[in-house]
Amino acid sequence: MALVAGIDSSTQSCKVYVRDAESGELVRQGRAGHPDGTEIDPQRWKDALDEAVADAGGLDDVDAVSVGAQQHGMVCLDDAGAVVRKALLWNDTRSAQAADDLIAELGEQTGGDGGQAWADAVGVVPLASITVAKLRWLADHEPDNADRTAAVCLPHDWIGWQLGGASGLDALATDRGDASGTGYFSAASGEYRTDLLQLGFRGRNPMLPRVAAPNEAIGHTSSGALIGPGTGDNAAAALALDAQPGDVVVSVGTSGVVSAVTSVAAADGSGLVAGFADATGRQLPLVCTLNAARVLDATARLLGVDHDELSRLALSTASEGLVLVPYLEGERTPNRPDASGAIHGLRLHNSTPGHLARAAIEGLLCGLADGIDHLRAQGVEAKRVLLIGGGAKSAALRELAPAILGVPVIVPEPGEYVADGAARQAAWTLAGTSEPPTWAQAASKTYEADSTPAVRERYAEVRDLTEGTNAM
Ligand SMILES: Nc1ncnc2c1ncn2[C@@H]1O[C@H](COP(=O)(O)OP(=O)(O)O)[C@@H](O)[C@H]1O
Ligand SMILES: O=C(CO)[C@@H](O)[C@H](O)COP(=O)(O)O
Repeated sequence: MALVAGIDSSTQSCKVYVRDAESGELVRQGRAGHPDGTEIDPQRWKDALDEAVADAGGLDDVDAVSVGAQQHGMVCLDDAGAVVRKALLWNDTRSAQAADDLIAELGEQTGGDGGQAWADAVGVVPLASITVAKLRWLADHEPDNADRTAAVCLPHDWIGWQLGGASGLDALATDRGDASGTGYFSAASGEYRTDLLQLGFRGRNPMLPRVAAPNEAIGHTSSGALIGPGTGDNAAAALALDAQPGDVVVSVGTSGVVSAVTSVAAADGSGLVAGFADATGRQLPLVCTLNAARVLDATARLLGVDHDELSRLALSTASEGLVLVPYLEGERTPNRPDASGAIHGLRLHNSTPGHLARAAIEGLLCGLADGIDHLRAQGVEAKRVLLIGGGAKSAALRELAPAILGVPVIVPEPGEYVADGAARQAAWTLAGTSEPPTWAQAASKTYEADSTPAVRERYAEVRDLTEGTNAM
């Protein structure tokens, strides 16, 4: 029996899933935590990977492996392949001004709307999260580190390179899915835009990973397993779920993500929808928020309860005017990097733990419902939601989701869908076929409810009061 492994190096942890290459049956698994923070020495990812691999019983008997990882993180390497500084992660907002500057500069160059010019060029409008804005921040704030940067890559590129022995910068590889989140690669054309890389990095032209085909091997591990091209975590999840037209994948992890697999690339000049690529050669228009599962963590902490009790409190309390806007880490969609969270509508009758628990879950879901609206505005069909991520373990989130999202919500059994997507890609690389192998889908439960537009209307009023609030 041939075995494949999928790795998910996400914001909070590293997971390794080993599956049967043909049937997709789970054989074993392992995990390890990542340190907190929005900048991190990539070596910590490697340490966690080694721990997770050991926890999964090793990879020596595995025939192919692929890496899915958090998108956008800026990993700068010098000409000897050493890391120049800590990686700046997708949720690090110090590059917010740099992103605004890049939009203005391309607007001036093209004599039009800068946001639309970026969207037309690469499908993505710079935000603090996008790699090109992080490079501009580096050029402006740490020019010596910028000068030492011989190559720039993403978290999954770096981890895949490490697995293959890190034998020189020429061996760096990526895929369209993750490259499309950089701001200097177009998902529509499949080409790098080195002119935009240089605009971001103030004229510097570091080496970029070569872009491998969706099932192309990029090397071998020390034990001889093929290494698949890997991809960004959201493209990996879509591959695991085999998302089809009409399906919207909603992930409640550290980030809140709303995405869909399509044939047409998005070019949204407002920047609400990012025009990313998927892991199979198609497109992955995507909306991402900075605040998702950790809103539930924070509310549980505030109330001094665990996740099960938070859920119980929320489900045993009616929605009675209390609104929680969950911008605890600033926000990316809408683009309010300096915003803070807010609680609005307190009355004597709703000043209870249950009302706060319910408001937190509703606020989180309302932000995701806005994301579905943004995708629809780009022509994406949204007939049902596939709900995944650590936050989907919350019974209250699952129960309240269909009423607020306004469509049936399918919840696949709890699992690690990014690691599974990476494993399916590894099996595809091993098989060398034109299509990925067909694996049985996980069992799922469907949640349906009448929609509750009043909750969204109240949320929208309060959301817009937070504009301009400053967390500093
Ligand atoms: N039962 C639960 N209810 C709500 N949130 C949960 C539950 N179990 C785990 N989580 C949260 O899910 C998050 C981790 O989800 P995950 O999708 O693995 O995140 P990431 O991929 O960003 O690292 C953590 O913030 C964790 O506290
Ligand atoms: O920035 C994005 C997508 O654009 C995030 O989705 C990151 O890819 C992090 O993912 P998680 O660690 O929350 O899964």
